[in-house]
Amino acid sequence: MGYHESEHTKNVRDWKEVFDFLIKDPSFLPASPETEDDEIRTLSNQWPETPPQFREVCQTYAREVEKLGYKLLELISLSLGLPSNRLNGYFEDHTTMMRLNHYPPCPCPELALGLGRHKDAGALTIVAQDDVGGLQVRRKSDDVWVPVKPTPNALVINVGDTIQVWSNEAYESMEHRVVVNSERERFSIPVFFFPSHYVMVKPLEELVNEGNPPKYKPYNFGKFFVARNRSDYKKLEVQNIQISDFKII
Ligand SMILES: O=C(O)CCC(=O)C(=O)O
Ligand SMILES: [Fe+2]
Repeated sequence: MGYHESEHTKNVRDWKEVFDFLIKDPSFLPASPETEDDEIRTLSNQWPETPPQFREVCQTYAREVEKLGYKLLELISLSLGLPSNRLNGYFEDHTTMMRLNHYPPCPCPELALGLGRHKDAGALTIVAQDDVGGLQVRRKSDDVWVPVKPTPNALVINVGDTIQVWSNEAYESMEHRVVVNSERERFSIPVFFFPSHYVMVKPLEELVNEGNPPKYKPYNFGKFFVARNRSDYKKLEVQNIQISDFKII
């Protein structure tokens, strides 16, 4: 956790630098994506000493967004006809993380992406963006990249892969990316809601029946998350791990 500037998405280096911190410090994730490997890694935050208020400001904002996230999870549960607290248990040892993104101006914006196309692996992502613009969502009907226009004082809410699976596709996780420009730097602040690493993600039992059979096999959230992050760094011409790998045809 902390500052870094070499994140890759699908093997391509992103035109950005980031500062990451966990809401729960420490948090726990599998040490490797290998199923036979039971080792758990402890993650902890590395805060800079300056500016002095930085840590406090970040943590205060994160706490408020966290409350909003649980409210949204409750509303999603209700919308699926389930008790409002149905999803809460999956977040007892959550690995929820906040990120400060800085996308510097890019001399050749047509040759780079601030963040390559991807889906968020977690449950929800709540994003604050400035007025520069650059976030785009892929429209399913025609595969066109549609800009998510910055709206003052509004947050962008992304449904992630985990909610797609829990809801047995009543909700869908959207592919998105960030383009850069040569004029202005851009800042954004996503908070990623990640369940506890040991959660087995699968369509919720109350939502499946003979007429609506489960569309996914269960998978371990932590292993999935670590595999997704690892594969982004591999110099391979392959798609990184996706929930479609667990799809029941
Ligand atoms: O910068 C943004 O607006 C979105 C960031 C994002 O999608 C991510 O970090 O997963
Ligand atoms: Fe994202």
